[in-house]
Amino acid sequence: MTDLLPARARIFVAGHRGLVGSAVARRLTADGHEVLIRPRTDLDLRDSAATAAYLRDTRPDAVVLAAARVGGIMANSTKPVQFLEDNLAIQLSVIAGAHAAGVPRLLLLGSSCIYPRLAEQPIREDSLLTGPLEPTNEAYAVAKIAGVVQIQSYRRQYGAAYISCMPTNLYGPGDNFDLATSHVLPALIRRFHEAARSGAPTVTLWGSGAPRREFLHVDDLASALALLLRVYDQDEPINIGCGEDLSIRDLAETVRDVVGYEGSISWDTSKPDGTPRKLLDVSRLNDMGWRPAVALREGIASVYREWRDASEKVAP
Ligand SMILES: NC(=O)C1=CN([C@@H]2O[C@H](COP(=O)(O)OP(=O)(O)OC[C@H]3O[C@@H](n4cnc5c(N)ncnc54)[C@H](OP(=O)(O)O)[C@@H]3O)[C@@H](O)[C@H]2O)C=CC1
Ligand SMILES: C[C@H]1O[C@H](OP(=O)(O)OP(=O)(O)OC[C@H]2O[C@@H](n3cnc4c(=O)[nH]c(N)nc43)[C@H](O)[C@@H]2O)[C@@H](O)[C@@H](O)C1=O
Repeated sequence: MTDLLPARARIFVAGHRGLVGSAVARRLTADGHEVLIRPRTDLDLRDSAATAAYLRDTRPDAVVLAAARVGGIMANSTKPVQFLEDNLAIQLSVIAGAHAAGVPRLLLLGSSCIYPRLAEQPIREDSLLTGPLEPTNEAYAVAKIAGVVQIQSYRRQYGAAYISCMPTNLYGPGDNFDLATSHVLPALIRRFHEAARSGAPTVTLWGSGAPRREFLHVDDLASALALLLRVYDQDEPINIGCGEDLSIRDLAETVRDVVGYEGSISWDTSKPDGTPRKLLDVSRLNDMGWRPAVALREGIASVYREWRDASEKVAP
């Protein structure tokens, strides 16, 4: 496999403070690359002129586009305008700015939610645009699909070595634990921890617990992205996942056990379930020799310990 990245590359990680961006920055630094970062307060990536100027001035060897408006099922359901417009603006600004600055390599983070709601499982990359989307995150998914098509258009029209990947649901250090906007795994950790501390007899979770989700630790994602940056150069997006899923109910039991909460669980079915299942087919990535390393229960325990210790330092 040819190496599409210099041994010691200068790589702009857009979204470096986030769950994915911080893990990618850690991994690329460990691999000997120079990671360029720009705080959002200094550079709002929706501002195409400022973004183009930054990329022109720095001209990195590669860009990892991990900046986005991201949130769980309720955030996506209640703010579709922002999820559509912010993500379109960031993608238009960064991808066009990178090409105008002559940046040779760019990797766009997509998401498994771009696939049809009832796609055949496990979901292959070629099922994209073959059926209706999941309504709870349709706006976000359309923005992500636009990003994929933008990448494919730069490849076709200019021969740009730009690529896109589709990760499954992610978790890890630096995740979002705000209950209104977070994804399910950090929300469960926080709900069970706070219930254990307060002695609450019951924890109420959203939906029925029946949907199934696949979870990949963000350090495993970062190892996959480091590989793809070096060797992947095809039009089609590439899935990144661990190849196994579980029900939200089983996930809740696992998190309850890790946290040590002894109360009961109730389900608020007035809240949406979202797509019934979205297990990714990761055979193309596996054929490149990549495998995840972090087992789910151990990953959850490690994230819980780190979040608990950090949050108790702030407010014991
Ligand atoms: N989390 C998940 O389960 C999954 C995530 N992904 C994808 O991975 C990528 C990163 O997600 P994740 O790390 O979880 O998200 P986070 O919310 O943790 O991080 C997003 C980052 O983007 C930055 N950002 C947002 N808007 C702007 C802006 N206008 N200008 C500059 N920076 C901005 C944020 O900056 P600040 O911190 O300053 O607000 C933050 O650092 C996204 O493309 C997402 O779709 C894909 C599949 C699953
Ligand atoms: C990552 C990917 O996937 C996201 O979609 P999602 O996987 O459906 O998002 P989620 O993690 O928020 O929910 C997963 C399941 O879990 C249930 N659930 C129970 N109790 C809580 C709870 O307390 N919080 C949350 N968030 N969910 C809960 C919830 O009802 C649902 O059935 C996209 O938004 C989009 O961000 C995207 O790209």
